[in-house]
Amino acid sequence: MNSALPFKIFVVEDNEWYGELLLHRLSQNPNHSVTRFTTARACLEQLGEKPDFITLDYSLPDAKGEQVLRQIRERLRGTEVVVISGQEDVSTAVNMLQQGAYDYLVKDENTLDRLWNLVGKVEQQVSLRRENTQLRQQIGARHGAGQAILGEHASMQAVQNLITKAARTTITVSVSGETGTGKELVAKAIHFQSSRASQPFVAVNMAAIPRELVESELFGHEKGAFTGAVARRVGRLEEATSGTLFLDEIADLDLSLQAKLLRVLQEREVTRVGGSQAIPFDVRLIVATHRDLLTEVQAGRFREDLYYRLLGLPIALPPLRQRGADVLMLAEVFVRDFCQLNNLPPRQLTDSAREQLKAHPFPGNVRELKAVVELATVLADGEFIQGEDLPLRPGKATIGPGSQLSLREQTTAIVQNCLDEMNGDVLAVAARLGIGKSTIYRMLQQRELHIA
Ligand SMILES: Nc1ncnc2c1ncn2[C@@H]1O[C@H](COP(=O)(O)OP(=O)(O)OP(=O)(O)O)[C@@H](O)[C@H]1O
Repeated sequence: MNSALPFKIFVVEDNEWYGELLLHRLSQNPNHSVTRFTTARACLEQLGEKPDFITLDYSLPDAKGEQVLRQIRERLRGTEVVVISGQEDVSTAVNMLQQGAYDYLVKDENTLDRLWNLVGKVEQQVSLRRENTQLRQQIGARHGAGQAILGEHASMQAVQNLITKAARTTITVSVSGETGTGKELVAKAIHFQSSRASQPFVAVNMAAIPRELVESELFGHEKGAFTGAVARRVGRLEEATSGTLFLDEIADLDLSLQAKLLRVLQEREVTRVGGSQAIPFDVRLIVATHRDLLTEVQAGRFREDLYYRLLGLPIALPPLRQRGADVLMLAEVFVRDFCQLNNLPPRQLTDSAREQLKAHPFPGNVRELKAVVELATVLADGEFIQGEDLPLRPGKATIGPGSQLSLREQTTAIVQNCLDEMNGDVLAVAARLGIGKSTIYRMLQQRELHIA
């Protein structure tokens, strides 16, 4: 193994002679660190050391193989266990494999060679896993996975405080706030400050997936489970195992799927669509919504039991217009970062630009502010960004105070115009108008909008 860490092996064998033989053979690789135990209890007491591989004698003086394997499986996910038995008994072998043993070997003259091969294979897997983890950490650091949440206002300081507390445990977190207030950023901050930082962060937006595909997206499916299921697909829950699953726009999950999600979360096991095997998973869950979930519960659109299951530690993000001087601080940071990223000379906000930013209500919150000041930075002639460089009024002139259309119709018309102009590019439209992509997907789903 090319990683600097040794490959830890536990040999659990009560027979003195055979135990020494295994110890001797497995220690021939200098990268192996082998420890021998003669009882189940002694081995179980040391599981905190997280061995990579265990050879387990089926008949120990103080326990049977099944009992020991069960306890190992409950406590360690990544450790492979090979059971070694004195007798050839097919039903025991099948049982052990079903319980998650890596292999079952009968003691004969070939056992040591076969074990040596198995250890080699597992060692390779562990090495790949470690490399993968290192790469993830590097990518995370490079792409701002732990991107700072800026905010000096007391309400944002309180949010930072809750993020730090949430990151210390695996408590479920429910983030609420208007579109563009930074809900996903909060979820990422919790993940990257937690002990799961090197594991996957998987985000799923409930509003962005067609209703009929949500179940298979979350839980996966087996080949042939439905028309179009041409291959097995691992669901997002399984994908996030050991890491964090971020379910955005959770209020958009329909009622039948809410029931399924609740069951899966309670049982901590998931069964793929069309499958029969329950697969255990271990995820930290973070959910987000721009709606008031309690109102959704009262209106009968969200299950009360799921609401309480998901509430966990609630974090409410205030709208940008309630964050006082943070608007200007954020604007300055966004301008500075944008200039640096694009190799532009530094640009300054003039007093007129600052006054306009302070007065604007920012319905699209931080996302809108970012889009507005970045565009203004591009449009500005020279070093200063003037008030008139800020594109603060979206939409067309026909839509406005004199219009006969309702507010909702005007909003739809603005978004539709923009979608047409940008050839149906939802992300570009969301950035241009400073509204959430989820809002646009929802409007498309409800057929208020269409893509030409
Ligand atoms: N406090 C903050 N500091 C720095 N950047 C922020 C902050 N809050 C939000 N942003 C930036 O604003 C943009 C929108 O944030 P994010 O996607 O997390 O919002 P959201 O609430 O999840 O949106 P939606 O409701 O559409 O799902 C992102 O580019 C994010 O990096």
